Amino acid sequence: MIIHNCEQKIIKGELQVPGDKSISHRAVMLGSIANGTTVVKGFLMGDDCLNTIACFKEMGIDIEVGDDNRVIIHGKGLKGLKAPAGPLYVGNSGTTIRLLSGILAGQPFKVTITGDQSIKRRPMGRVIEPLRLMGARISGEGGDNFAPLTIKGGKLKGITYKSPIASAQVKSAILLASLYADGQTVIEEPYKSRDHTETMINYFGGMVKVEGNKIISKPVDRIEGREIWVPGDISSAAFFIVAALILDGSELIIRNVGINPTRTGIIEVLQEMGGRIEVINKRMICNEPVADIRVCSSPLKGTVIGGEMVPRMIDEIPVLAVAALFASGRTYINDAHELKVKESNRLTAICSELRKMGGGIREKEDGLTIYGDNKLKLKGAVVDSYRDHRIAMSLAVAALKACGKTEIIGFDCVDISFPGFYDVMMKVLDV
Ligand SMILES: O=C(O)C1=C[C@@H](OP(=O)(O)O)[C@@H](O)[C@H](O)C1
Ligand SMILES: C=C(OP(=O)(O)O)C(=O)O
Repeated sequence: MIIHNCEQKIIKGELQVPGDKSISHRAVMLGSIANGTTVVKGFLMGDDCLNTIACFKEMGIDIEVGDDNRVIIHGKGLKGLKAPAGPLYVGNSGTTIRLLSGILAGQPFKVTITGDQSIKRRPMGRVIEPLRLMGARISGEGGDNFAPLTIKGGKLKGITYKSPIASAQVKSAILLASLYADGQTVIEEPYKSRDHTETMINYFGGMVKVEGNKIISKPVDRIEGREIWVPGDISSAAFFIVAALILDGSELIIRNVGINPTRTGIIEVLQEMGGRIEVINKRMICNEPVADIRVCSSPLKGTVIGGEMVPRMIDEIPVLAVAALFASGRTYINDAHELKVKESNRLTAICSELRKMGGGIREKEDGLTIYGDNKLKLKGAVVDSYRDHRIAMSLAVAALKACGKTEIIGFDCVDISFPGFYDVMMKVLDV
């Protein structure tokens, strides 16, 4: 993709972002193992979620995909999946492979799961270990840490597991397996990660209780299919929130965005940096909080983030780095090692590409240091997305503040989480 820029751009108007990726994946997974029909509205038709649908179709679930972002899943109950004819393919989706591993751990058949080159580099030992403790037989490549994974599920027992990382994918794999276990399962995480699995299991009639960073799941005989409305993804909204903040004179409303507190770190941090962001029309839909977000361009100042804030904005850190380039003073992003094992090494990727555009940013062992400058003028450059959707869209936001031509290599990877990103951006750009 090429963005030409010669004068200051402004963002104006209203938009909606596509459905939440985490909630869309979970709706397909829980809908498939629930009894009865689950109707999902506002489903994210991104490549990752479509791969989740394909995996469940391979296991005999009838799933109808409409052209209005509606998906209908004809669930077959906890014991209704059948062995697929061949390996399951998750594409680029870490959420699919890790959460699906939890469900497969409880199935009485053997199955192999694999994905693209990026998936084969991402650590899987983090789900293999607890699922083995529950009784599943799982093996993987490279000392049982990498895909393809082969899982022979069966009878599981509940465990008490202290997770070394605040990862919703690890927690969710265990929670999904716990639906098949004898006895209760207790998971403790160092910091709270997104809790959509807990919320949705309960919404489907399961029994999950949350006490601080501890989650207690009791086995159930069945869960029931339901109607689910998926809110807009705050991780997708983040690109437009940052663009509106850094483009002088901008004013934007983003409608119907999920504002689950385990996901709103990006809003809190940008507000703390001086961003004028208002969260309005708050309401609850299908047990998830939803709101409209109003953003006005604002002078920003540098900040420090780390600890419990990191899992609450894990996928927004690359675009936060773009915002921080235009803030006065330095920004330090600490405790963000996890970014090294996403679709790309996001610390290296965002750092090297923003530097090509003239940004003052350095990678450090556990994060980033950004040397903000409120008078910064980036310059257009040829930059690489690393085929990572979050990197591609963060660079597109930076390109709106660059002078000259920016070419982003491999931009089509945005389809993983935000099909139509370019058109939405063009709709609100007032040039
Ligand atoms: O559970 C989920 O839906 C996700 C959890 C996060 O990953 P980790 O659990 O690896 O932190 C996040 O980065 C990913 O985009 C989606
Ligand atoms: C890390 C991400 O997703 P996943 O882990 O599902 O590949 C993401 O969407 O930024």
